[in-house]
Amino acid sequence: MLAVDGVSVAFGGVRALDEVTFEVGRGAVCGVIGPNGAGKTTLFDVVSGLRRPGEGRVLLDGHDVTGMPAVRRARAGVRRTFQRTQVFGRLTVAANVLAALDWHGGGGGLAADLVGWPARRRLERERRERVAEVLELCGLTGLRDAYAAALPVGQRRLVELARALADRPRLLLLDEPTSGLDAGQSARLGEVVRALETTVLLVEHDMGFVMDTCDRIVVLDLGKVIATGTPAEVREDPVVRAAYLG
Ligand SMILES: Nc1ncnc2c1ncn2[C@@H]1O[C@H](COP(=O)(O)OP(=O)(O)OP(=O)(O)O)[C@@H](O)[C@H]1O
Repeated sequence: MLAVDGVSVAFGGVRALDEVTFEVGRGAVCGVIGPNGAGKTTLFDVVSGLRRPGEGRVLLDGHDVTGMPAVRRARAGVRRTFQRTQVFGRLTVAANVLAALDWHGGGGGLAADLVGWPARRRLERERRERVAEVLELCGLTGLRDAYAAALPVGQRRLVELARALADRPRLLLLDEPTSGLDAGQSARLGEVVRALETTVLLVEHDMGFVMDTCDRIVVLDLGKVIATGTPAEVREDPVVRAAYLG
């Protein structure tokens, strides 16, 4: 589904990414780990389209998207969440998710509203159904009418995930999804991520979460992939142990 092929990014003399190659299969959850400065954020920037690599290619379902800017890539179904939660505090949980969907439709003003009324009503119903579905998936149904600002960080993160999932992304990029969460909240988030049918690439420092949640792991060190494999394979890899896990 996602293929990163020979990607290199240099900042002056620093090779933030050095011929990075790996693939993520459809529906798989792939973790990216590595010490500080390993290149994880740069890799996310390249996959989401914020940064163009000096060399190499990014492919989505076999299509080369290397030169495609972030906005178009988002339209093509690539969603990214950031380390700091980004939700609308003054909207309810349900309205937050609905707002993520509204991005697609609407426009055209009153005339279009009148002419397109039946179609709009159907669309509206579909949207509400999708919101309910996503809230259920993320365990937020009971909180649908709560204001996002009033929620603890763990639940805000679930709201952010719900927003990212609302319009069925093809590829979801999660940047440090457990940051600020306690063990119980992380476990809950891990369950939700594992239950998704979406392809997921996530960067995370919490090793327990990565091992429990991911199907495969890519280990970066100084911009290079030093190992890829299942959590068990990566944990046993002597190079990884020496470089990172200790
Ligand atoms: N805009 C930039 N200008 C110059 N150097 C940069 C820039 N962004 C990243 N780097 C360098 O590239 C390397 C990789 O950085 P990156 O932020 O991708 O690592 P990381 O694995 O995300 O680290 P962390 O876990 O600390 O967030 C580092 O040596 C960093 O100093």
